[in-house]
Amino acid sequence: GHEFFSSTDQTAQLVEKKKYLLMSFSQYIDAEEKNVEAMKSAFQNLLPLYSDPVDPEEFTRDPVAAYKLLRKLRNELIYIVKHIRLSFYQCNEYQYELEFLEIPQPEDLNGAASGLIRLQEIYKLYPENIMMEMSLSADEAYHVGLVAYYEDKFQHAFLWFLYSFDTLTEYSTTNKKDLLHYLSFSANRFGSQHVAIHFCQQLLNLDPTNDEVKVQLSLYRWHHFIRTSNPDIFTLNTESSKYETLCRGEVDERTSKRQMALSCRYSTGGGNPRLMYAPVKEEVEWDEPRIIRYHDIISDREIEILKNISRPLLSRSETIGGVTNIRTSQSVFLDEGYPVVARVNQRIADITGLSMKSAEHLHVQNYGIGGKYEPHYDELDTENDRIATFLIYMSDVEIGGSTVFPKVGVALKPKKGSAVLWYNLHKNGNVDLNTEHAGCPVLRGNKWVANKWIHEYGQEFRRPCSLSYWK
Ligand SMILES: O=C(O)CCC(=O)C(=O)O
Ligand SMILES: [Fe+2]
Repeated sequence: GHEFFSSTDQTAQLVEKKKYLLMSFSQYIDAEEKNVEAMKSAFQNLLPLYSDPVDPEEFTRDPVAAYKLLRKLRNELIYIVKHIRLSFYQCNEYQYELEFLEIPQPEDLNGAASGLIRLQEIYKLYPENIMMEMSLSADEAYHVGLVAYYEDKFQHAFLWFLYSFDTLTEYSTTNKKDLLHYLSFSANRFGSQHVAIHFCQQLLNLDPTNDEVKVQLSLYRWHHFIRTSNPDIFTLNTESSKYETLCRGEVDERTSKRQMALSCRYSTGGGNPRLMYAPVKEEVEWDEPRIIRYHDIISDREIEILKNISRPLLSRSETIGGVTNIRTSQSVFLDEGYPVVARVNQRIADITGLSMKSAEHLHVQNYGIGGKYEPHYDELDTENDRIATFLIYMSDVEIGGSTVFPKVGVALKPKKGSAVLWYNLHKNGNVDLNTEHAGCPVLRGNKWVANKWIHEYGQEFRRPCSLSYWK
């Protein structure tokens, strides 16, 4: 079926679909009302008050009368059958519409909650920090807590359960006992025994005769007694990997100095006539591996057209392992049957000076809730490998969503209309290990990108290979 959490655009589209469905809902109510009116008056017409013979048996003794009666009955029966129609609901396109309606499934809600938790982990956020513009209700927070709990993320689970507990109202469907149970369980699993004991004790106060809780409590006391470490479940650990640091935009000083020393210029792609009159603005983002940013290489209008073509075609992006949590986005490969795609491909050829003959189709991609693509290489380890990646940013991203290279410490911020280019392979054909990169989780905004993966075949005279081990 259809997936919603892995593309924020799909989630947004759903609002339109609901509006549309609501409109037809109201149309069908009107139609149904007219139908009932029609049936009522047909019924009135047929009321056999005066028209039927009082004694049909007597009546049909006369063959002419019998004939007339038969005719009349036939007409009336057809009339009745015609008017006792199936209701509109059962017989026309409404059914069809409902049949093809894509309803978000529990997996979608779990995927979305999982996205929130991922954001918290990478960006080190408490529940209060991630609810910047909008708060979750106690029931919603309980759901997020459960998803975290079953992903073994006990600290986040605990913090969400605690938030849920604090915001419970008389309208909440989440019950206090379940919450206390999960609060003590997650504290225990995290290793904070005194906190586990505290909530377990509260649970016992609510439910004093529950023997299971009594056993649980004594177990926690025993754990507390034998444990040496007692981590603080209320404070998030702020240690982080290079990938996370880069995603948060904390670039170290050495990196930023080196990045500043790099240059910016106008390029005509080595004298390409199509670029002579409109040279492309080129900026060197990094030297090794060489990463070049090209500004304003696609217009907002072209971007809108690409998005509109892609929307109905998007499906969950895969990696070598199929659909996994490594990559939460939806995407589609677009061929040159679309004029805009042909135009963009030509522009990439002009800018890079590389042949597009063996390149893959343009790959348009939209990220989901907390959507990301964990560190990876684009290279496929095949003959005619992906020599270079041309990555077009089709949107700005308010917070998060940078493309980062953890091995060298570079973070590229999406800038709508710009693109970045790097070579995945050295000139001798070996993979450049420093090109490992990732798409950071999107914390705020909708991220759209388009990749053009350029392959080796056809580049023999454009990017000559080298026999040197080093290049
Ligand atoms: O979205 C990004 O920033 C990176 C995308 C990427 O690495 C890929 O699609 O291979
Ligand atoms: Fe990639």
